[in-house]
Amino acid sequence: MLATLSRVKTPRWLSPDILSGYIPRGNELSLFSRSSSPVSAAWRLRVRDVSTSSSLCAKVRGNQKKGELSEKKLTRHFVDQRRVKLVAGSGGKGACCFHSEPRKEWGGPDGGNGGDGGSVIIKADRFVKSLAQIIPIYKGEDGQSGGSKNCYGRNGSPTYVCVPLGTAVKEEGKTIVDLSEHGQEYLAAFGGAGGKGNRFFLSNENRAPMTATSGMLGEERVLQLELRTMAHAGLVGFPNAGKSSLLRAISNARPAVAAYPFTTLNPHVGIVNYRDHEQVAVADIPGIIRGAHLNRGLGISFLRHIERCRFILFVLDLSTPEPWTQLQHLRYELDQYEPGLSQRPQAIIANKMDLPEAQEKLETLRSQVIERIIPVSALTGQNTEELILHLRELYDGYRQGQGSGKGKPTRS
Ligand SMILES: Nc1nc2c(ncn2[C@@H]2O[C@H](COP(=O)(O)OP(=O)(O)OP(=O)(O)O)[C@@H](O)[C@H]2O)c(=O)[nH]1
Ligand SMILES: [Mg+2]
Repeated sequence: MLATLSRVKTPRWLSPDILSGYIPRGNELSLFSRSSSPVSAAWRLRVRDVSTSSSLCAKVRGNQKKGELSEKKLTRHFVDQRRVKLVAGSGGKGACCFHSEPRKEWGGPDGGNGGDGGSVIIKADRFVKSLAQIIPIYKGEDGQSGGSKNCYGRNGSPTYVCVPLGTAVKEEGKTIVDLSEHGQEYLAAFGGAGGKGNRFFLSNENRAPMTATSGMLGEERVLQLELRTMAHAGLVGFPNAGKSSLLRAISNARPAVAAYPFTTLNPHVGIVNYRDHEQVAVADIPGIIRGAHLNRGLGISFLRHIERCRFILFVLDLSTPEPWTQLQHLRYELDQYEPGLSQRPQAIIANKMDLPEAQEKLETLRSQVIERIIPVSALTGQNTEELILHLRELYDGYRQGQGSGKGKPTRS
């Protein structure tokens, strides 16, 4: 039967020697005798191969049953920092040869130049969401060598490293470029120039040059890529304050909510849609605790995700005994990360107003803090409209200040 199969024109993976690797000894007949033609048998084999009960397949089946990715799994997929080595392609060699044909033996030098090496370009792509797919080394394509008859070698094609919007490219700690717009490119490593063929060296003094140069090496660089979430507003608060619940209540985002601290491990961005089609992006980041700048809790390195935010929404938990001290600690930690960060335009949100003792605490909070406080309940949705309207006021104020009307968050 395998001999019959080999007569049929089939792809390489169906060739008998490959098939024999798949079929346990003694099973050949039973497997093939059920099929009407060898090709359909082979197809059945292929289907069996990808769908039966290996442990790998079981894993795949298990994953299909699961719904959304858990927060823990998402963390594995979300990478916001990467070190990457970029090596551009080298130039191709120039050729050294002479034209020769019947009755024209000494036709002169005709070695073509080598092609240029392909450069490595870092490109912002709005469809890329994290730096997880970035590999440690990118190598550009080498240029082709020149050929006889004055043929030039082909240039190496550029290699693109696609990164999410909001990626800062750094070299030795210094920011070189901030890729914040879709399609924005940074030519990170130049490809080497192609070598010259001996035709290039033809002159009146030297009618038969034997010189041809080799191509130059491509540029080599080690860069750090750092992703900072792009959002207009950032939710900042202690763990369990209800930041993720609030983002769920006001936007289309669906971050995980749970009654234990540090549920959120990665930033989530939600979009608040207004009737006039204006959109405000709000980022939910992991909770901050007192001493976070000393690396307590999850530390404050993830505050880089609110560095770009135009305004900060402090979320206070009114179920705690002294919510106003939370505000002081949050501001202190923000300033430890970047002096003046806590002074950005802001709103103070008193969350969990549905709890019985919250009203009393709100009065005390108002006496302690001079800024406007917006009482809300993320759980019941109570007064979230005021927050959404205030968010719009902040946004409009920012746009007027910008004057450009672009409304795109950029690094200050
Ligand atoms: N009663 C009440 N509970 C709330 C409210 N908002 C959030 N919660 C609860 O508080 C707990 C924590 O909510 P999260 O939204 O996960 O809090 P978080 O600030 O995102 O927490 P981390 O991600 O750990 O920093 C959950 O059990 C929520 O159901 C609220 O307005 N009222
Ligand atoms: Mg959360």
